[in-house]
Amino acid sequence: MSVAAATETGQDPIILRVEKLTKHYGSTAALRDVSLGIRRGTIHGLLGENGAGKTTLVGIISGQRTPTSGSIYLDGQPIVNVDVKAMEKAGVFLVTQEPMIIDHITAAENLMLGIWPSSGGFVNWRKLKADAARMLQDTGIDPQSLAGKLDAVARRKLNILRAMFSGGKVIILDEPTAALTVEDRAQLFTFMKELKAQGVTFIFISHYNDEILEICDACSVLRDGALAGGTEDVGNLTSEQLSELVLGRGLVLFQRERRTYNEQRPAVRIRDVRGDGINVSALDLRPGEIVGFTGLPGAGAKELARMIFGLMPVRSGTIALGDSPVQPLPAAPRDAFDMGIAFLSDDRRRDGLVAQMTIGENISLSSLSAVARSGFLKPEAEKVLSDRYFKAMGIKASGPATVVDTLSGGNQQKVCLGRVLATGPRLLMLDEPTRGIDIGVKQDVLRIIDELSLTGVCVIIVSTDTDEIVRAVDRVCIFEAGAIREELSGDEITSERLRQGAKVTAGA
Ligand SMILES: Nc1ncnc2c1ncn2[C@@H]1O[C@H](COP(=O)(O)OP(=O)(O)OP(=O)(O)O)[C@@H](O)[C@H]1O
Repeated sequence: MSVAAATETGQDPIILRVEKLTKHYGSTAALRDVSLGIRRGTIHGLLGENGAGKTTLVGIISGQRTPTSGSIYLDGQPIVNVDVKAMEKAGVFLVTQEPMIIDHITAAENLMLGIWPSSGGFVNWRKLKADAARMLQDTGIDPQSLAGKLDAVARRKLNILRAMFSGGKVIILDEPTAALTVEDRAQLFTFMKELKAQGVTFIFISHYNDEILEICDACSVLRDGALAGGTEDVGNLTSEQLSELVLGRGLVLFQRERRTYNEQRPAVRIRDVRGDGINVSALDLRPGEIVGFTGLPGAGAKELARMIFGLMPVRSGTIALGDSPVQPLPAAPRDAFDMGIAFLSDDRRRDGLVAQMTIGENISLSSLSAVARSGFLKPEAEKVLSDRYFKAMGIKASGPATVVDTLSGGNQQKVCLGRVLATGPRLLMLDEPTRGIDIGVKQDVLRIIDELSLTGVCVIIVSTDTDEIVRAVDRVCIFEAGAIREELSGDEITSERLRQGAKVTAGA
């Protein structure tokens, strides 16, 4: 039901209200006296820098975390004993970035998980199936297809639909567009707008200004755990104003001064890489060059990087770094690491952050040879290294001794990046280096990579974020069907060319 319709029927136009929500984790105040209202049938953006308190707020609203104090009202009614069950019963669902989908059952069965309508105590399967099929109508999802066969956007849609199927009135989406292509993202947004027209209310977390401007009606901004501002009319804002609202200051967007390297001898020579679906004859990088890899999922950008790091097997392929002799591509990450190749995966959980260890220990973990002598870790060396990257990455925590587990998602991503940079590589490969990182820190990260390249380190950035590629690289390889289909350099690298060349995700 829209706001106007709600008003006509005398319903409170505010569907969800939080009052004076506070959350302490030990001595950290993650949320401080936050009060806000979400209007019925709108898409409400929730913005803020890494560590501002967004996840904590939606964690409380969805009942996953317990507030230290404060109240939540749904349809004007206070929710007592806030927990996941109570919030879901009231109609509030959190859809996380990693869709909770069971691959070996059908799309329709996934929708029905946990909701068994009963007639006389028995599950009415026929009704359930008919309801699920009706719900999936016009979504492009075949109710009978195995969920494991669905693409990224269908999986996200399925998660949203499951929340609705379970009676969801307010659906919270935490960075739902991560890893989606431009087309997928457009499809998801159209879908959300359709559901909004049916009366569903969304809370939408994103670090991308263009997404907020495109999809949100209203927004609230958190800064250091407190409500820093917001608007009921996002349409009136420019991207610059939005950045200023989030950061509390203006934002200078980073732009690399692109260089051309024709004369120089390559510092990295990769030849004849053949492996599962990959066929790349030659790729050279000059000293200090930053090359972007992009393309649709499965087109080869990510796969080639993983093969160069020994994470995916190859049938053939060689690499030569500087004046070192030509060698087969590394068989395992350990070999790659010994050759001076570092890699940041797009998945920090797989990347092996050790949650119970400190930031400093995590940063120095991959650089043991730099901090250890004769098998012993030198605490001073570890401290110098971790202090340096803790500061350089602008990690929001009281110090390098903070345990990683207690950091916000974006700050954990910064620790991963710091750890890879601290290895002092000759070839640095970064897969989606700024995903999940706020717009301010994104500029810092791109600047750090730029500065590193000026010392001669070659960098490959695998990215679906056109904005990132346009502003950070010297040259970009567009992948298709496992091969480099097109290369752009200098002024050829524009968002339009990239979108034509490969339908990739746009960032802010
Ligand atoms: N389990 C925890 N223990 C201690 N501190 C925590 C815990 N979870 C979050 N925090 C702290 O609470 C603050 C808010 O974190 P939160 O995850 O809500 O931020 P966020 O806005 O979602 O950030 P991001 O954009 O990086 O995901 C941060 O300072 C974080 O370090």
